[in-house]
Amino acid sequence: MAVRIYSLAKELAVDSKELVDICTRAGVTGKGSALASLSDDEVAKVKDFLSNKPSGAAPSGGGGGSTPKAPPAMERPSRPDSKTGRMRVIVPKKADPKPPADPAPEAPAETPDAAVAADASEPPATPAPAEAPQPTPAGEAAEAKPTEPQSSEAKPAGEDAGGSEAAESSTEERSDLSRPGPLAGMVRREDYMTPGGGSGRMPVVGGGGGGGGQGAKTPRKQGDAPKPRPVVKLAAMPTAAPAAPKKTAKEEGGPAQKPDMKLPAEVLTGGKIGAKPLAAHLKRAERTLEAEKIRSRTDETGGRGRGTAAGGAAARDPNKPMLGGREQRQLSRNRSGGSSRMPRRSFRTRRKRTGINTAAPRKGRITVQLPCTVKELSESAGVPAAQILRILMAEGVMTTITAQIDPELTEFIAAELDLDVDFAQPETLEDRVLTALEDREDPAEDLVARAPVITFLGHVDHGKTSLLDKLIGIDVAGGESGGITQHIRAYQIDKDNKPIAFVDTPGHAAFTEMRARGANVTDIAVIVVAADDGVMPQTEEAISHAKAADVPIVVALNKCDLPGVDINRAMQGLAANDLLPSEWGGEVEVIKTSAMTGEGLDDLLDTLLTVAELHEYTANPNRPAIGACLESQQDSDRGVVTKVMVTNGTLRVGDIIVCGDAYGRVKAMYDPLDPKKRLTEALPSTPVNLTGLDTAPGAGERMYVLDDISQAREIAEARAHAERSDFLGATGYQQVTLENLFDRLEGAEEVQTLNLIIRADVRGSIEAIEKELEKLDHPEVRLRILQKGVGGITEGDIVLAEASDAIVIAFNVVPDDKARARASEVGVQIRRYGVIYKITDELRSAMEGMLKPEQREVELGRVLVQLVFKISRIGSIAGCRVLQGVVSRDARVRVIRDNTIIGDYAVDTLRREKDDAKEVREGYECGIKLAGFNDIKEGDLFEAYKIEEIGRSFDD
Ligand SMILES: Nc1nc2c(ncn2[C@@H]2O[C@H](COP(=O)(O)OP(=O)(O)OP(=O)(O)O)[C@@H](O)[C@H]2O)c(=O)[nH]1
Repeated sequence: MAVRIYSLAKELAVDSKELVDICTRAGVTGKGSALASLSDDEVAKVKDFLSNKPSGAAPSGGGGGSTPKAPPAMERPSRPDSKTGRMRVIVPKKADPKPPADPAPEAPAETPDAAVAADASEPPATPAPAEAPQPTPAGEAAEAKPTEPQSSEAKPAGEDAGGSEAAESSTEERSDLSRPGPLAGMVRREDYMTPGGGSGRMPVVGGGGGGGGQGAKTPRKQGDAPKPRPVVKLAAMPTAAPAAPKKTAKEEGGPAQKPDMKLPAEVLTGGKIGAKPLAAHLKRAERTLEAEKIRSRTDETGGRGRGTAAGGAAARDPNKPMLGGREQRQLSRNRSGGSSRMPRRSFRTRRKRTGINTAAPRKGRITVQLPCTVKELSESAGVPAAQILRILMAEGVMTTITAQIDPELTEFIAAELDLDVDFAQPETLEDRVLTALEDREDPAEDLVARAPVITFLGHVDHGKTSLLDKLIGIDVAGGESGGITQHIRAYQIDKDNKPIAFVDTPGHAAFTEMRARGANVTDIAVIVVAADDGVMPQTEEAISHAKAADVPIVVALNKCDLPGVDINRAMQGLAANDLLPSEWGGEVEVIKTSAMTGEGLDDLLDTLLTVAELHEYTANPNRPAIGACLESQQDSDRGVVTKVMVTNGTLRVGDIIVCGDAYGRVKAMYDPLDPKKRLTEALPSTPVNLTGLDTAPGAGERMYVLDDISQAREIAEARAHAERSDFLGATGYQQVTLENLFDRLEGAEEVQTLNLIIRADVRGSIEAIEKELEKLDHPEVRLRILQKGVGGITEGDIVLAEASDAIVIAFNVVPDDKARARASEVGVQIRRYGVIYKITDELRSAMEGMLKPEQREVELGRVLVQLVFKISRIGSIAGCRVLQGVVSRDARVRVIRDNTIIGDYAVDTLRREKDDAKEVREGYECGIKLAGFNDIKEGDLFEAYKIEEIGRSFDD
């Protein structure tokens, strides 16, 4: 029976990486990874080799020292990190390294870790196929080695092996990561932490990737013979080892990054309806600065004292720059010691009346809590509230002492009072409750093993859904609209009594966001690559997501059943994306699969389970659940159905939950694989469809179980309120002010707006549609989403659409009867779709139709005036001959006399002999009367042309 090297290593109590090495030395070739299987014969061969091996040749972790080394004992120290619940800690205990008194010349003394690290950067023992490219990362790593030695390398071996604390410390722990082989993956959580204590990256399975990065940079001592040892064959880890020498982005092949986000031009110009024009802010800031400058100039000339004669004179100085009313008022106030409309005397009188000012002394910098009232500001600033009210009055703002003032106005008042202001946001209930839940530490004794969550990612149509269908024995792919996965799916299955949770993500580019979320709940990412297509743009994107999520990567090279597929090309694509296949001596398990024939599926499952076993994922079922919403939709029978992945704790029916801006009690839970199967509880890593939330939360929202329904309601409502404010701000629902009215009037001619109301089955679809619609950006036509929501179209939508000339987009939903009737009555268009790209295609055409057509002049011909007939009450008729081309009834003519254009007129009548003619061709005579021009002379030349309107597209 085939045995994995990793298992045999356990049995023989040796490091699995060493065993890989031993296999090579024992003549069992092609086993480059701890995940490789050994046949019975091969096992026997390896065991023979081990038993016959002289003691001096004992495996030594790459050090190859002459001292035989005890097999590393397994230590099971602390329990996994309860916060993440991700790791069960198993650390290969280091054999006490004795300082080699006389190191063998071919294996100079170096720290075991250094040796391992050096190994990791060496070329693989198993040569890559002839046509395969030289594995770039390894090559690069080898080149980079001598440049930036690590501090630990600088130490003499003896010192390092002296068993000092330092030798056991971070350097070694980090080096563990570079140690290839699955056991290297069993490191403490601290191993993944940066020195600063920040959360580090998850290790690559086997530690090959990131470790490779580190190891690759570890300098090898002069004279070190490169060891023909295969490197680990598991997923690449993002380079995050704390002490790793810094690489440039280029060396790293570019870090996985979110797409570059730039401020759109409309934000800067304020062109986007609803967006607060940044330009307006800038303008205002400029004006304030200008006013400040002038004020300080005035202060210099007139002294700091306000209301001095000099100041007053300065205010009337015609040489001073002209200011707007507001700034001018500010200035005059400053100079006259108060509002220009309020005589100084009145202050004195009032002061007398109020007696001693009991207000606190003025401060230079104040902090106010938001939202802030006039009274609160006066208390913080230590000025009478009346003074603030006067400032506001001078600006035309009539308000009361208890009225709330927005931050902008607060800043303005503070500036008027010569104060700097800081805003403090009050701690919200959400901050208090949910942060506490997130930060809660799980006691080590409560942690138990949980199913790994495996996400399928990859380019559209590469077979993610088909593979998953085959793995779990259902057919989802067949029923997909347009053949494209539009929703995230999650299932849990048992393989040999071991539970595995799967997440299938849509592959279409529009679902980038959802995919990112899919990767966020993921323990292991399976990148599905169709062998016939190879690595495509969305494959690269998926790889970035998986790397950004710091999860081990396994590649399923799918559609291998197709004839003539070029496996090598696909492998090259993977290697180019830092996923060097294990077959080529790399770290990534690439399993050749076919969702059609089922080829490789067992192998894929085995590999996934082995990877999961290596990581020992744990969670605490004895705590209130935390999870993530993968998807939610409005179901006509069951209300809001939310697909949730429980990431920690246990979720039970009756639990009070909050998820995004939704809250409620879990009414029922269903198995996603069998929507009729009710569940009473869901353990960690279990996906469930639950009902009971009041509204559909957004995909990717975190879900928490709370004790108190009123807290849940408060948090959800606060979030909904904030979201609504953002939405209103972003969609043009703003009060008409003079400023924005002018903006609108100015832009009215150039920019046309297509208003939309979007209704979809799930929130994720709305997000995806919005994302796609963002691409339909044109300076002359814009889309404005007036309303969006989950569920069927209601009468309210139609009323809004009617009032705003909007089109209603229905994605996988239908209008109710009232809405249908109203829509046909008032002529509102409801466009129904099942596939997102069809929405964008149609809207694009509609928007292109709204673009002003391009006008193009087409030359028709030239006509010579031979005779002019003047007819009373009709005017002049030119008797002409068409010299070239044609002249037509709908043409315009330019009248040319003495080589000068003297006018441009439309043809009024065109006659051929006595009949009206549509057009007269070259060589023929005709009579032409021009509209509005009678001063025609013999010898005039008419240049006939017409204007053609040509429809434009976004690509023009
Ligand atoms: N020959 C062959 N065809 C396959 C294989 N796997 C999937 N297909 C076909 O490829 C097409 C796309 O498969 P899907 O499973 O929908 O691909 P997907 O990656 O889930 O695509 P999205 O849902 O759009 O993300 C379907 O027509 C499948 O029948 C395979 O292994 N071999």
